[in-house]
Amino acid sequence: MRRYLWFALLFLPFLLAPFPFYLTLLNFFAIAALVALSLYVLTGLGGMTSFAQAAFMGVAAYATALLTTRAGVSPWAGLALGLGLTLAFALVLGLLTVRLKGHFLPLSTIAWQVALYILAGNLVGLTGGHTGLTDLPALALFGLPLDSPFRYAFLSLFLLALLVLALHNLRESRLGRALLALRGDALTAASFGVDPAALRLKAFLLAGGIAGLAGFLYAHFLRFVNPTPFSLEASIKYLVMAVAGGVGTIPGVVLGAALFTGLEDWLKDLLPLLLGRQGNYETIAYGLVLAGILLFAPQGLWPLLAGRRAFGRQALPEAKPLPQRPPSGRRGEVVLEARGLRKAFGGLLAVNGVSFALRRGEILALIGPNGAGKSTTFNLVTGALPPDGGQVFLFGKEVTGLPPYRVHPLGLGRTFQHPHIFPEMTVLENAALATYARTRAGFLQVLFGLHRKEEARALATALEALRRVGLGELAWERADRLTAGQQRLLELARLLASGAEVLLLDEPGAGLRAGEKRELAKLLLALAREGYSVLLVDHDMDLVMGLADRVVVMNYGEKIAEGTPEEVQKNPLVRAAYLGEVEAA
Ligand SMILES: Nc1ncnc2c1ncn2[C@@H]1O[C@H](COP(=O)(O)OP(=O)(O)OP(=O)(O)O)[C@@H](O)[C@H]1O
Repeated sequence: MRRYLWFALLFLPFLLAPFPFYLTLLNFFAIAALVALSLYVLTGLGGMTSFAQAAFMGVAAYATALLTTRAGVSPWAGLALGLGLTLAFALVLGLLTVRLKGHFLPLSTIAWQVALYILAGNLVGLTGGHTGLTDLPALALFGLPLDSPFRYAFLSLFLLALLVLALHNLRESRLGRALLALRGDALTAASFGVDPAALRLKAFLLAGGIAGLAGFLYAHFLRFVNPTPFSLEASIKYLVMAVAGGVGTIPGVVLGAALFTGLEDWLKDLLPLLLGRQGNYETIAYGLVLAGILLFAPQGLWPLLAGRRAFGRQALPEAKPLPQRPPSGRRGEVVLEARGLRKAFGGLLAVNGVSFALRRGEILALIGPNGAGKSTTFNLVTGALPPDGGQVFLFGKEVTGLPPYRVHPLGLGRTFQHPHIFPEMTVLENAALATYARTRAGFLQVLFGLHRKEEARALATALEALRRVGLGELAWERADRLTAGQQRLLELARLLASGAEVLLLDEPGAGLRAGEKRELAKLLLALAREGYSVLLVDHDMDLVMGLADRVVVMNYGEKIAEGTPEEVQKNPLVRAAYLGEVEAA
């Protein structure tokens, strides 16, 4: 297992033993890498940006400094309190900010970062102001004081290697997939049971905790704290490291930390010599280096060096798929019911008083000309949009207005008009995302690698679903290598892996070739026979009329007809709606 090679970092202190200065730099590198890895969680996986990571470090650093110097307690108690305080601080900040959209999250982290920096400088009685707090005790492990850079490096590098391992576990887990999915498209993630705000908050807490650990290490390494290393400038430096190295990859982030720690030191000496005067010119140089890297390698250095990750075929551990809840209950009983649904966008009534019932084991088609309100109806039923009026019942339980992540686990799955596929994941991982609501492992379990059994079952479930739709051979491909038709099949596999019984398919036939459409029709008929219930929207009338048991026709937001394919085809209102469209075209 390549990832255990990271523990080889522990040889570095021996190699650098004759060079005390480089040993110090080695410790700075390990601590910077920890902070930068907190951004792998937040930005690389979760797609959020924080300019407050140095402030999180500062909270833990000051907590341990105060406790150990003023109250004389052990540094390990300082660590516990430091982490506790950092998490509490991250919780407050996270609760206030993770729901913010766009630039508001990074902006608000800047505000908090600046506020804490000012506090640290001004609460002189508590923090010692800009002079700081001195004489922190050295850490000791098993009675051995870590009082030299050489000894300290073993601890900081060990923690770095351990964190790298934990983050690999996170990436290869339901939570890693869910975070990546959230970054790409929150609605799809929510459609498979991911609560976006809750997961973002947890990622924010984890990132804060990692930065807090780094702050603790920093404080006891220097045995001195003052506000400077916990400034906005420092936060920006960590972000630059992570982004320049490749924030979406673990080795990239560590590489960025190594490069910039080395560069900082070198530039600090070189630039004043070159420019003939003293000053913090290295900050300007950072900006230039970052701009240069991003110009030539927008994903950061690591993906440029390592190439786009080619996924090899991996041997899957032998595992049973997750228990499939067989569609149970009486055929023909109502599983999904919409009553008088209404939705207006400004003055436009997109859906107006639409009612229908989907029965177990049937294929119900929702058709109508462009703009008739079909997709909006889908969104109302799945919880993607809250209705202005009307009700939705799933298996007899009212789900009106519930968000998608609460509707999905009750047994409803959907696909989208345009396939929502995550290109940075394999086909298998894309399908495995769908098992999110059927699996349980939390952050702690995942970080410590205690989720492997469940994870193997999730992957086995995903593989089985892929095989069922004919994509088994492509499981280890990057998902963006699939054709449009294969992406539709992947969406279908996701539904099967999710264990949903009620399947809502938005234009499943779009982009499929004739042969693929025949396969799709065969598959849907087989699923209906097994007791799955299918509601589908499609513009391909041959497909719809050949498949559907019943058809609901919408026009201008209203239901204008309902019946068997033969009945609706004969219906004069339906003919007028479609002919009207042809004439208008
Ligand atoms: N988020 C929105 N904001 C404003 N108007 C919207 C929104 N979503 C849909 N509409 C409008 O509501 C009407 C119904 O749209 P909808 O996408 O539900 O129709 P549709 O039957 O699915 O059409 P198509 O077959 O073209 O996909 C359209 O006039 C559309 O422009």
